Amino acid sequence: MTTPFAAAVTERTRTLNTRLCVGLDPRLSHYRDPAHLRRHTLEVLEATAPYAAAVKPQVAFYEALGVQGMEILEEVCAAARTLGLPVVLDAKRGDIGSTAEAYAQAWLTGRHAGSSLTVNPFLGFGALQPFVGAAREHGGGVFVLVKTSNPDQADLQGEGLSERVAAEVARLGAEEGGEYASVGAVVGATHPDDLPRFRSLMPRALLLLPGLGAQGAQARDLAGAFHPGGTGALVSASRGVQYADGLDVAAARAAAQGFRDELNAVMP
Ligand SMILES: O=C(O)c1cc(=O)[nH]c(=O)n1[C@@H]1O[C@H](COP(=O)(O)O)[C@@H](O)[C@H]1O
Repeated sequence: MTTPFAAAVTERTRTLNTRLCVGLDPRLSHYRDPAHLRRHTLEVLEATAPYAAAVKPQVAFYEALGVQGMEILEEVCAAARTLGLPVVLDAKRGDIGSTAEAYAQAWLTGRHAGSSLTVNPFLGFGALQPFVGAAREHGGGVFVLVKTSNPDQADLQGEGLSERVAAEVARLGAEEGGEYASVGAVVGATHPDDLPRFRSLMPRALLLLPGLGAQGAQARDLAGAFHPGGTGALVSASRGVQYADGLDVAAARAAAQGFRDELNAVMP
């Protein structure tokens, strides 16, 4: 069995000294055709891999291309694994338990065993179980949405709801051994003041922090998400890397290197 997802991320963070997660969210409008999109996305992946602790394709951008997009997604995931990069599949799934089982089978087993998946807890904590079970069984991970990066998250996630979800993530993590549990949490990098609180509420969860770059979050504000030694969180940027300067792959590489260095400069 290969190294479980959370351990693989942490090992890569320590070995390469990076906690950057490169998001690969290719937009067809930026390209001549899907073949051009495919080539550029794979080139960005290869160019930025040395600076990345993980890679995060957002599934919607591939689904939007139909069958061909799903083939490109498979190729991106396979290339990431060949490069030794843990894969975060960002699909934000969540459904009644029996359907959640099918989603978990699709994204956390078989060729995606060892990957992690973003999951939506809105249907209830019982509905998370199929994802958690599949992640544990197949060496994968889940990132439960605790407090998302968008400004309108407060419409539903305020009033202590994020804290209730965080408590469930901590409870699930406490059921497992190992340094970091297979159950992690999404907390937007756009909420830097909340990071120390969520860090201590979920001590053994890997945190996924989207919002660096295009959404305005700054690496220098994110130290509170990490444990001493600089482990425990992945900070994610998609447009800010892939489209750092149009389709210039060298610029994408430089952006990844820059984000990695900015994060390393503030590690506790
Ligand atoms: O789960 C996510 O990755 C996610 C959660 C969240 O709270 N906010 C958020 O932006 N994301 C994803 O992170 C990526 C952010 O993209 P950029 O804003 O281009 O860096 C997108 O794929 C979003 O779907």
